[in-house]
Amino acid sequence: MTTDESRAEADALVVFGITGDLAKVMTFYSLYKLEGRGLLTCPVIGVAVDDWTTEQLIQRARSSILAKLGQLDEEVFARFAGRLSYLSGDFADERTYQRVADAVRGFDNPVYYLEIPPFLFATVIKGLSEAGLTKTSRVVVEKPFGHDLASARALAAELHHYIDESQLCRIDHYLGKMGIEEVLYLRFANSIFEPLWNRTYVKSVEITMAEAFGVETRGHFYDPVGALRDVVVNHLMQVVAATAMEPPPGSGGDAIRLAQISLLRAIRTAEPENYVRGQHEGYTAIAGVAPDSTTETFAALRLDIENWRWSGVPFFIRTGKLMPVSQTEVRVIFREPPEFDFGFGLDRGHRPGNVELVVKLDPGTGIRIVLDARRATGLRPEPITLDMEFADEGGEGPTPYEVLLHAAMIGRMARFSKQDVVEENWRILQPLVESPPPVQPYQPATWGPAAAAQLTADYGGWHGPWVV
Ligand SMILES: NC(=O)C1=CN([C@@H]2O[C@H](COP(=O)(O)OP(=O)(O)OC[C@H]3O[C@@H](n4cnc5c(N)ncnc54)[C@H](OP(=O)(O)O)[C@@H]3O)[C@@H](O)[C@H]2O)C=CC1
Ligand SMILES: O=C1O[C@H](COP(=O)(O)O)[C@@H](O)[C@H](O)[C@H]1O
Repeated sequence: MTTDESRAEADALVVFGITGDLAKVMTFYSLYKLEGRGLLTCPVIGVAVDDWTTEQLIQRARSSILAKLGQLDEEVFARFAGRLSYLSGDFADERTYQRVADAVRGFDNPVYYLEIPPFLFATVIKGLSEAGLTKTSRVVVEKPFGHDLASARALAAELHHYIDESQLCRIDHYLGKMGIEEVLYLRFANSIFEPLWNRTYVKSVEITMAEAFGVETRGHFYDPVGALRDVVVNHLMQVVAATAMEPPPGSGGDAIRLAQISLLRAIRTAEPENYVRGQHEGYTAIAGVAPDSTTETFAALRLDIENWRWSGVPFFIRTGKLMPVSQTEVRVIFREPPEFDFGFGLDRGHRPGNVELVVKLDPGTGIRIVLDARRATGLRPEPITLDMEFADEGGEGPTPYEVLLHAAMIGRMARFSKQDVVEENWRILQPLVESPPPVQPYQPATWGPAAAAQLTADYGGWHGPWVV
């Protein structure tokens, strides 16, 4: 079977780093769910340095799925376990790739999934390439895609030495979330929105990704990274693009990326004076965090888009650990109408509140419209909300990793970040990476440092988020 992009479906999935943390928390569970949905159709070959047997791998798969779900369907698991095999080898040893070559002999289209530290990407791809395994294969890599513009370019150049950009699937799990699709679909499928979705009607846009939990056991990973690199340059820039892009040109697999890249090119490089960094109290006591760390666990910033649709409409982004709630949303805030009375007996100078359109991205997806309304019993007009939780309207949706692993296997390349998008995102945020303002402390369960409120002060402060 081929997809709309005419790419061959995988007939084997080779997972490098299958004994690692990501496999434990995400991969086994996602592949098991795909098995249950009838969407996993090929063998899965795990590769890592540990001297495991296939039986040990199956036990790891079982315990990982149980840790996530609490129970499993034995019939589905037996089918999944029957696909698993394990191959031990050091990634730096060329004999490992000979063993991989033996394992995939007879398969026409293996897909290689690298859930390994990024400094090993080139080692593994070189090994695969020298064993003649990458001529047409897709290779899936995990974030991060560099830590700034220069390193993102260097990483790509290294990988492109062995494989073509068209073979690379870069996972940004936000591209597997329902929410991003909802934003695009709502915008372009409902003709009441698009005419208003521009600078004539929109005053500002806010994107909030709040997490009530902290860095927890990931101090070692998080401390060299920080909020900007962890979630803004990738996930939240995907949300900006979906909210602000023009209608994608046509229906081809590349259409969304083309719309995305032309939007990103219109975004001005961010200004450090419009960037607030916060670090929550207690962060430096976390295992793996440097005692004198200045890494941000909170970031708030403003982006400006210089095009006909958005000129003059700020896009505000904020994200943080240990926030009061866990909630991710896009909020489009429309301009105020003029003062009026019309004999309603309103206070002099009455202005209704702004109309707001909220798309809830996580947890769950939904839409809220905030309107100003005057009811018979009310003394004065007040905001009302029209809410729709999409979860009420359907069954359990697939998780991002299910969507993305399936997309990698069937060759649906639009689900993955391409290098031009990665570079544009770094280009936009590079001044913030190069000249970060000092980090400011904030208390857990608050909305970050006070300076974050200043950022939006001329636009009515931060609104929301909508918490269900
Ligand atoms: N963990 C997570 O929640 C997330 C991780 N990611 C990304 O996924 C990737 C993998 O992360 P994670 O699973 O946490 O990493 P881990 O360090 O837990 O796992 C790395 C895997 O690679 C194997 N490995 C490392 N070096 C070698 C070597 N020289 N030869 C053979 N095998 C080797 C490890 O084997 P062994 O265990 O024996 O050392 C292990 O199987 C990273 O790019 C990370 O940024 C992205 C999102 C979330
Ligand atoms: O990539 C990451 O994303 C998670 C948030 O993703 P979600 O789908 O759980 O909302 C974030 O907590 C983590 O720090 C980051 O590495």
